[in-house]
Amino acid sequence: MITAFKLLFADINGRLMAVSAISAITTLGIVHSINIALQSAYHDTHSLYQSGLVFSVAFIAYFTTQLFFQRRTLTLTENTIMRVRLAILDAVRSAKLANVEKLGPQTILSAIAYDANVMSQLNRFVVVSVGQLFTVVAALLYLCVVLPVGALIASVLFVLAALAYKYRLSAIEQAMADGRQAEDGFFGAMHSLLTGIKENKQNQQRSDALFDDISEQAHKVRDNKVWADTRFINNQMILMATMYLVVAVVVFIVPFYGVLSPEQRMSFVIIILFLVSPFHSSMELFRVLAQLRVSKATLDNLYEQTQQAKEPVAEINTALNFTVKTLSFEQAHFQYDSEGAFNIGPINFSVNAKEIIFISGGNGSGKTTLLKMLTGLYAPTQGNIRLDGKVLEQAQYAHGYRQLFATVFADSMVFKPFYGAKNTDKAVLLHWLNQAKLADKVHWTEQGFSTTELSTGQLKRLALVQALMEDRPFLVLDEFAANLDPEFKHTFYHLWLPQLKAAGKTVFVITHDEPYFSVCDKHYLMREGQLHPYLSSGQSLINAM
Ligand SMILES: Nc1ncnc2c1ncn2[C@@H]1O[C@H](COP(=O)(O)OP(=O)(O)OP(=O)(O)O)[C@@H](O)[C@H]1O
Repeated sequence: MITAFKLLFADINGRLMAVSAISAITTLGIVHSINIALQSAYHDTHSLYQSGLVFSVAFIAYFTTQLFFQRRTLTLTENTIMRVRLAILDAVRSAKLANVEKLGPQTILSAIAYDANVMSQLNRFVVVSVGQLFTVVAALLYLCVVLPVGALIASVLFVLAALAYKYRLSAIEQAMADGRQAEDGFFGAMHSLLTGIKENKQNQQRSDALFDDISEQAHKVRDNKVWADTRFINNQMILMATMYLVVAVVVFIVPFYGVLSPEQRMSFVIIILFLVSPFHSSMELFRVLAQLRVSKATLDNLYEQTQQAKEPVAEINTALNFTVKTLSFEQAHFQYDSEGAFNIGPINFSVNAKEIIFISGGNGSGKTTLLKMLTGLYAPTQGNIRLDGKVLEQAQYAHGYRQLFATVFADSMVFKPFYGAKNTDKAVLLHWLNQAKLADKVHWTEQGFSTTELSTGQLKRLALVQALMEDRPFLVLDEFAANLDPEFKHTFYHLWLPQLKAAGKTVFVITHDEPYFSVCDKHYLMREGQLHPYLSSGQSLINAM
């Protein structure tokens, strides 16, 4: 799977590399003209003019190509971070819900926040380092012409430096991978701190212990990175020191032996000093590539997992008929994806349009799991769902069947902007806000709801308004009434549900509100993953659990 890699290099094209090579060659013009000018005889105006001209042309060419190159790599960096982020999030939203739930938010957050950033920075480094590599090669060729023995010495230095970098590379990469793994731990613990901020503030011991965990992961990240980078810095220092020592030998010792002329020594020193920075940058490539491999592996792994879990979507328009008459489950099962995990089924039931269906049952009996299967968020692992007698196909879930449902789950999200519903009818919205007794708190605006900063019960009511605005034939409410005050609870069961039924909706409600059980048309009881008819005569919920 090379998708992240492809994304990374999508913009590094031949033109950019060509500009990089031209830029490298122009630096030679600068070095050459300086070299000639410095060695010109006193008052040799012709030579000075000529080298001055070469210098001017090379100077303009160098800065023009550098300007293009730097700007392009800047765009490249931002393009990479944007593309990697969008590709991962798009893959996540297209993956099956159960797989996304299994991945957990911290894995996705750390990839988006850390790896996408590393990739984009490295991307820039790679381009710059490759440019510097061109410069090194060009300068060595120049040195070859001016002083072959100097070119040989510099080449040997370069090869030795490269070998030093390769030495212990696998140990360094392992440390980087450990650091990256600690990064996941850090994001996981950070997620717990932020989502449980109330609970942490309320219990100092828990807060301290959790912070210790965060701190331990942060230390692991730092220690591994420092260890790995120190190895690279050591190599850099040895390389730099060797280059300066070679210069010192040529400047201070070689003259005693008279093997090189002053001009040759000057050429050698100028070129070696000129090479220090490109040498340094091109050696960075090893560090960059080691980091790149670690982040690429993480991103590819995440991308592959989400791609493998991609929901099948039919090419043809599977938008199903909104006037469904019957919905039935036939020997349907669902099992979470791990050994010994909870499973429900076989589930068999049939409901007609415009019915109100209640589902009751104890905690953990599988009610929410059933609703997720009912709404197509989880496809049955065995058995079928039939609409008007026709078996649903896998590819019909995502863009077809699921779109028949509007839902309010226990942890439902209310979106402040009207995403995907730009033409929201203001009058209809006001009607439902009034019915939900929210009209004085929440207003219609061009952008969406004026606020979502509400109490738990108010937010539940707003979630119902949001679901009703979607105007789907099936409405699914998971313990909707649990947070409602007695007055609104009464309104919900005795006014809203009959109104919704009259408006043609089929409504599924998970409820434990015994006083209102008579309101429904069908009532089921969930127990240990099995769905039974609820026997109203004397069957209390407590007995059923
Ligand atoms: N994402 C998940 N992965 C694995 N197992 C899960 C997952 N979500 C729920 N379960 C398991 O499925 C079982 C049923 O959970 P479910 O949420 O469907 O119960 P419920 O009847 O809605 O309970 P409650 O009344 O407490 O909301 C539980 O034992 C739970 O551990």
